[in-house]
Amino acid sequence: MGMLIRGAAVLTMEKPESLLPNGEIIVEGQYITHVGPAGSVSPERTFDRVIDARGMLAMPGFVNCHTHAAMTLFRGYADDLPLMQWLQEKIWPVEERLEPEDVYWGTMLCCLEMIRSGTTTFADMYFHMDEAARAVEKAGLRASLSRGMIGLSPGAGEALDYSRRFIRDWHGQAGGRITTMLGPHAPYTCPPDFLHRVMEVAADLKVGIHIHIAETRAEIEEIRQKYGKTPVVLMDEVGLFEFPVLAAHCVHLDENDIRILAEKKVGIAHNPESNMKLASGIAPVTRLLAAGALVGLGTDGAASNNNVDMMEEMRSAALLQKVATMDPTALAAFDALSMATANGARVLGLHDVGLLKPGYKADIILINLDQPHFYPRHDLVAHLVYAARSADVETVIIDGQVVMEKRQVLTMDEEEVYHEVQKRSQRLVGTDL
Ligand SMILES: CSC[C@H]1O[C@@H](n2cnc3c(O)ncnc32)[C@H](O)[C@@H]1O
Ligand SMILES: [Zn+2]
Repeated sequence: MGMLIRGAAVLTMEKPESLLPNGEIIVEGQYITHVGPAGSVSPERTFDRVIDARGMLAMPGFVNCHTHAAMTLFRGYADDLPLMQWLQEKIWPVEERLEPEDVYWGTMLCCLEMIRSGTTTFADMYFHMDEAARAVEKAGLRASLSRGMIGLSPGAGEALDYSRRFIRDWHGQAGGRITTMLGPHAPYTCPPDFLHRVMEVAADLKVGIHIHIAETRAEIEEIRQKYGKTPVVLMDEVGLFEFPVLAAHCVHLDENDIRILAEKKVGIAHNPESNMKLASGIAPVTRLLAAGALVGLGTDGAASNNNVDMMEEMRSAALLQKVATMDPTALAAFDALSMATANGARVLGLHDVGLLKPGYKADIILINLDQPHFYPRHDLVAHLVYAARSADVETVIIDGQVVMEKRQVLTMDEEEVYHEVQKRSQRLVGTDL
């Protein structure tokens, strides 16, 4: 019989003008089966559940295209450093101490924070991914998971074996909510011979590849000195872009790099807040979009952001492009919102996610509009990007299941998550606040 959501303003995200002031949405199983104006559903029809969403806005949940979920464990541990110093002196030493259960609880905390801020799908690259997958299954999110691999490390072969087994075990699990990718970390940690081994597995298992590319000037310089080309050209020549690729960052690009990324349909995860905090630079998003590249939005890990709030990220993305180009029309509100929803889903290769439309997965968030910062109601899209806060998200539905209702997360015990994370992060980084 399904679920009816009625009375909400409905932003389908198909076009800027596709806003129903008073809409009706039917969810059956995992899917949306109807979206229409008030009165479009027969009054005779009965439902298992009716959600009265008057005063709310219904829209697709956010898609976070790049994070390291369990890095919530290291939030606030190492701040105000450049990327390489941050990684080499602070993060990699403490990651050596990670136990599988740490990743479970760190990922649970990230899932909790994501649900409470309206994210319904995310792409993750980290270690101990069986535990990350268990957390995603329990929390109820949709995720594309990859075991991160440092090709230069002595454990690279083992990491690739783990990835192969992980993909076989988890791809399509949790009712299809979990998909998988291969996760070679970056061109500066994964040389071409290792990437060739990764591509063999990608071809065999028919999965995509999640990698950091062109994040800092230091990376551009290191790759130029070693190979005499840019990271994007190197990855293209290695053959990586013959596979579906999710490329995080893409900050330092020349015109040729932009052309390659657009032509090869590389999915780009733009992470403006992490790029600002690590002072990595400003990605040329407006030029990428003008060239026809596919760009979504990510937060990166909570140790370099320091949260996983996609509403904040969307606002930062829009403001940053305006100031970088000195053009207030750059990355207009609807384009920023598309990056955070429909285009993010395309970046992850999820073709039935990111729109409120029959046949799409029922990943829906309800935002409480009865608040001072949503008045006057000139333009709801602008309000969502420039005025909304994550605490305005009232209800979250993922894959047809209500996972948060009236700001109560239903899939986990919040206190237990806080307790476990506090205990484990103290052991890992040795601080007790
Ligand atoms: C091999 S698992 C992922 C690996 O990436 C590290 N990491 C986190 N944030 C970034 C970033 O912005 N650039 C490069 N690498 C990053 C994380 O700590 C893990 O070691
Ligand atoms: Zn990252």
